Amino acid sequence: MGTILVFGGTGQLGQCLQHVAQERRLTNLVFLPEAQANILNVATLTAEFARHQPAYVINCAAYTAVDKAEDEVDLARRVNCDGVENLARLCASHGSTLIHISTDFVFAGTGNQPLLETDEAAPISIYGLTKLEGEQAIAVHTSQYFILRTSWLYSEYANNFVKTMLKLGRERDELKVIWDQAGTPTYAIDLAGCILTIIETRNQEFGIYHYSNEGLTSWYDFAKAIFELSNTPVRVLPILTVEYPTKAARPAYSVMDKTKAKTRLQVTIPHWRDSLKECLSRL
Ligand SMILES: NC(=O)C1=CN([C@@H]2O[C@H](COP(=O)(O)OP(=O)(O)OC[C@H]3O[C@@H](n4cnc5c(N)ncnc54)[C@H](OP(=O)(O)O)[C@@H]3O)[C@@H](O)[C@H]2O)C=CC1
Ligand SMILES: Cc1cn([C@H]2C[C@H](O)[C@@H](COP(=O)(O)OP(=O)(O)O[C@H]3O[C@@H](C)C(=O)[C@@H](O)[C@H]3O)O2)c(=O)[nH]c1=O
Repeated sequence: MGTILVFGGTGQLGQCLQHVAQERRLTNLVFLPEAQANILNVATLTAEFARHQPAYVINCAAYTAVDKAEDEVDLARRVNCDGVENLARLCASHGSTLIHISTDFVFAGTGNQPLLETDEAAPISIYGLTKLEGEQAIAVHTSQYFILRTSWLYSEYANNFVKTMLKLGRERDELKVIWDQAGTPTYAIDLAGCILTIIETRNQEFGIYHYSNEGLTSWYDFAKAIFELSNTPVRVLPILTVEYPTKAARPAYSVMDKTKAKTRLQVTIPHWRDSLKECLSRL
């Protein structure tokens, strides 16, 4: 199978990858220590590629602070686009397959039908824009890539909506959560499984894929499910996006069609509620 070099290993998805790799007894993943893992440092990257000659590179590194990105445009662009380009160039010159993660936030979210990989991307935030630029940089510099666009990622690791809700639910009697943004949560452990399946099955069907859990919901209904399944006695009130002003705009509808992933990547995808139950049982 060759060496699998992972960037962004200390983030949420990176930690899920470590977990699933251990479960599957995969020993050829290399999680670089932070000093060697900066995707902006071309000299270090070049040395690490030369040292490991990776068959696969998994990029979990990203600038993910959606609101902060509106003020830190340069940094967001450097990490989500320039850093990704560095990896794509090195993958091309070493014959490595790049598995990269992108987002539902590349879409404007103005439609009401599940989004296909071929649908027009038209980001409405700096985060979404820089992630789209990263996708485009990959396509320019290498042909051996999988880009997995995912959405509403959560897990027992790092910071995410589920952990925020559980914390707020313990501290407050009442919460207000947006109900007019529809999408699909994704358990990062399921996504990590999908990534490793691509490698284990030596899949060669390169390209862009949509991967989230099955079904669709709103942030409000997601929050309700989190509290119901964790027996947290907090009142949740549905509010409109306009009642919860944020620096960055979010797509109103970002449900993705996963037919391509299901037919070409040999993955079965759990319903978001089943995966949420699984995550809560581990928290
Ligand atoms: N979280 C979500 O809801 C969603 C995420 N995604 C995408 O999924 C992927 C994984 O996200 P997730 O694990 O949740 O994100 P996290 O923010 O948890 O992890 C990102 C990691 O990237 C690291 N990083 C930042 N800058 C650099 C750099 N220059 N070089 C190397 N590493 C760097 C961060 O380190 P540090 O913390 O030290 O800065 C962090 O460990 C990302 O591509 C993200 O865009 C897509 C849809 C939803
Ligand atoms: C905490 C909170 C959030 N919200 C809303 C705001 C927002 O619309 C939604 C989710 O808020 P968060 O800030 O947790 O999540 P956000 O940063 O918008 O999540 C996004 O992250 C990036 C990285 C992605 O790629 C996306 O797929 C998506 O997961 O919930 C409430 O309505 N009430 C609340 O109390």
